[in-house]
Amino acid sequence: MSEQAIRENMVKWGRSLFERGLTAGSSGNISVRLDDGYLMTPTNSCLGFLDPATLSKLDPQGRHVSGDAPTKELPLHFAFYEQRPASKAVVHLHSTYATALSCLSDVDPADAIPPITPYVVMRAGRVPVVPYTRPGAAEVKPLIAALAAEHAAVLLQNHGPVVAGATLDAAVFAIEEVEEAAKLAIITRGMPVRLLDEAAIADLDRHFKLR
Ligand SMILES: O=C(O)[C@@H](O)C(=O)COP(=O)(O)O
Ligand SMILES: [Zn+2]
Repeated sequence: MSEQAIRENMVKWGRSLFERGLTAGSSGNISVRLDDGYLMTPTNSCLGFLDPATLSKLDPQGRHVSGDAPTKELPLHFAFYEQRPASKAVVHLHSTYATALSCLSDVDPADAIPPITPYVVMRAGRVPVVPYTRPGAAEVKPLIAALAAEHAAVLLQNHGPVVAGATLDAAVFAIEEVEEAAKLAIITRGMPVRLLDEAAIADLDRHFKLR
């Protein structure tokens, strides 16, 4: 895919996520790893109204080279890229149900989304909760780095989901599934839910390796 096509794909997905209410205002950010650096959404931009020409471009060392100033969440994105060489895109949203789960004090911080359906296991795997840090703080980087080699998706405590994928399309599909699974988890809370058992999860892990 040419860089121009990648820019247009970022704009397309940003608009789609925003129009479906998966992140509001200027929340959320998207990045894609290129052969010669990275494209990032600009800080304080609305995902619904991105411009391919003003996306931030960074060099391979993370230095801003063109476009508007990048998202303040660079440490978040680079933590995934450094730990997951096969990941080519990272998406962070403030989607309602995944964010709601990230605020609950009784979720398992090692595995916040119960395996109710196979799709979340296939697309996102086990989703841990990263302890709270201020948005944009560098302190988030080592916290995610400790998890990212094993986890393509995390919930930032009291903040929202972040997901890495082999392509931007894959990262978007995975974060949409995290949101859907979080929604199921919340609406079935307190009900006698039948979870997938360990054998079923291991079978999915073998068949659908995440990058
Ligand atoms: O929650 C925040 O402030 C950030 O994590 C965010 O979602 C948007 O930040 P920018 O990408 O810097 O606009
Ligand atoms: Zn955020």
